[in-house]
Amino acid sequence: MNTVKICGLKQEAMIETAIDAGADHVGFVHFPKSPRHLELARIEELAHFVGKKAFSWVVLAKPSVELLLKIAQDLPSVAGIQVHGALDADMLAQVRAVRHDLKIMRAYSVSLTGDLPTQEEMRCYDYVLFDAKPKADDKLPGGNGTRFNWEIMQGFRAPVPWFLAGGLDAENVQIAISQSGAKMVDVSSGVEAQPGVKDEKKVEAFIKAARFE
Ligand SMILES: O=C(O)c1ccccc1N[C@@H]1O[C@H](COP(=O)(O)O)[C@@H](O)[C@H]1O
Repeated sequence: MNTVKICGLKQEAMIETAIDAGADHVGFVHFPKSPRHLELARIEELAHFVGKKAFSWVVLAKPSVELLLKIAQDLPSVAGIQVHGALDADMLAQVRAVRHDLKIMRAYSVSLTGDLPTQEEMRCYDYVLFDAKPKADDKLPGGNGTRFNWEIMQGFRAPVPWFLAGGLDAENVQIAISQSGAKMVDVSSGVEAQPGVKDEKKVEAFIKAARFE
């Protein structure tokens, strides 16, 4: 069964819908420019609500080390941090020293095979994720509903689990899986009625389509 992550959730009811439909991972965005932005205290509340029923991620873009450490210290219910943008080894070591069980997922923006990281680089993280490169006028580093050429992932091997993301929806996710070879998929915009507002039927349809093998 493919693994599914539903990102940009904001309310308990929609989290319940996603988990009941089979979502294994859920994500909460902390990035003020995003229509999915939540304050850290609310993210802890939602991650606590999720509990062991799914894996809870906080999604960040170019975070400071202070923000990473705050999450590691103050958000015990969160299981992982998804970072769009570079992270240096020292930052990672500081976070892991505070909470060794907190998983780190590095999100890469890709469009060509040459954008894919090396095996050695990926080994620094617990998970990696591949999303499309934002366009020049996009305000967000991810969550733009933009897809990339999934065929660049053909034959791709990673030393850690990897998610395919970027512009997925219920209609295209099976094609994306077969073209990329992904076993783990992540969606945000493609299950929304409008930016920041998830649609229950789209969430359920995506999970059903993504899990089908
Ligand atoms: O969703 C956001 O607002 C966001 C903000 C900052 C960084 C990442 C963000 N979203 C992540 O981008 C990918 C792809 O999303 P989409 O399906 O193309 O909308 C996903 O991991 C989102 O969590």
